Amino acid sequence: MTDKSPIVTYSDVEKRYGTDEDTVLAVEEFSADIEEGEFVSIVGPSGCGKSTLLHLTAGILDPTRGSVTVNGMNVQSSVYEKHNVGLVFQKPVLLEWRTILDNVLLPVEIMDENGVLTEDRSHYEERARELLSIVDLGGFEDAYPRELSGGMQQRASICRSLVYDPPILLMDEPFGALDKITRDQLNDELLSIWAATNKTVLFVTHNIQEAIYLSDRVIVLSDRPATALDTVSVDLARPRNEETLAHDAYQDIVAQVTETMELRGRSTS
Ligand SMILES: Nc1ncnc2c1ncn2[C@@H]1O[C@H](COP(=O)(O)OP(=O)(O)OP(=O)(O)O)[C@@H](O)[C@H]1O
Repeated sequence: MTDKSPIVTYSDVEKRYGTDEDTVLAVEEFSADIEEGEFVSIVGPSGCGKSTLLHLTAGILDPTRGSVTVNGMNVQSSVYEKHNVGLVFQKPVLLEWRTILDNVLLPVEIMDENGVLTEDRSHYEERARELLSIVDLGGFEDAYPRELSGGMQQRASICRSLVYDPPILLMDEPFGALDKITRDQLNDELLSIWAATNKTVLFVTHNIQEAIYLSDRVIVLSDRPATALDTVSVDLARPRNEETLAHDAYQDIVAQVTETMELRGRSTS
C-alpha cells in the first residue's frame, strides 16, 4: 500500500432497491479502499450485488446509506465528473448502424455535446485508432459490429471505455460470455493495457481463477446483501502468464478464496 489517498473509497455503503414494502437489499455495510493503479477484482455468488456495486461506483445509482467517493469527491455530488470512469458491460452493446470506429468514439460525441471535452476531436480519433490497433482490431475501423465475432466486439467495447482516458475502469464480467480460449487471451490483453496505462481497474467476476490471475487484490462478497467477507492480496509476480497458474502460491490463493465463498457466504433463503 502507498501513503497516498485511495482513489475510490466506499464507506458503509447500503443499496436498497424499491421504496415500498417490496424492497430488495442488494448491498449492506460495504466498506473498502481502492488505491490508484490497483487491479482489484470483486467476486461473489450470482445475484449477490456485484453489478450494483459497480453502478454505485459509476454514480449511475445512489446508495441508500453511506457514500462512494472518487478522489475524495462524493460521486453523488452535482459537480462530480462522471467521465472519471469507463464502464465495460457483460455484453458489448455496440450500435449496429455505426462503424467500429464510430462506436468507439460515441462517448467522445456525448462529452462534446455536454461541453466537457478536453482535447479536439482529432486527438480522440487518433487515440481510438491506436486502441483498436492495440487490441488487434486495426483494419476493422470501418467494419460494422455484425462483421465481428463476440470477442472482437468486446475488444471494441473496451476501446470505447478507454477512448476518453478515464483513470478508473469498471468492468462487469466483461468476458463471461466468451469461450475459454478467447477469454484467456483477452485477460492477457487487458493486463497489457493496464500495465501500459496505469489505470485503476475494478473487475467483477464470479470466476475465482480469473480474479486471482488478474488482480493485486480480490474482494470476496457474501451472498446478497453483498458485504465484504474478506480481502485477499495476490502477491504473485507480474507479468502473469501460464507459469503463474502452475505456482503453488496461485493454487493456495484459489483454495483460500473458494473456501471463504463456500463457508462464509450467507444464506438468502
Ligand atoms: N433495478 C432493480 N430493482 C430491483 N432489484 C434489483 C434491481 N437491480 C438489481 N436488483 C436485485 O439486486 C440484487 C443484486 O443484483 P446485481 O445485479 O447487483 O447482482 P450481481 O451479483 O451482479 O448478479 P449476477 O452475478 O447475476 O450478474 C439481485 O437480487 C437483483 O435482482
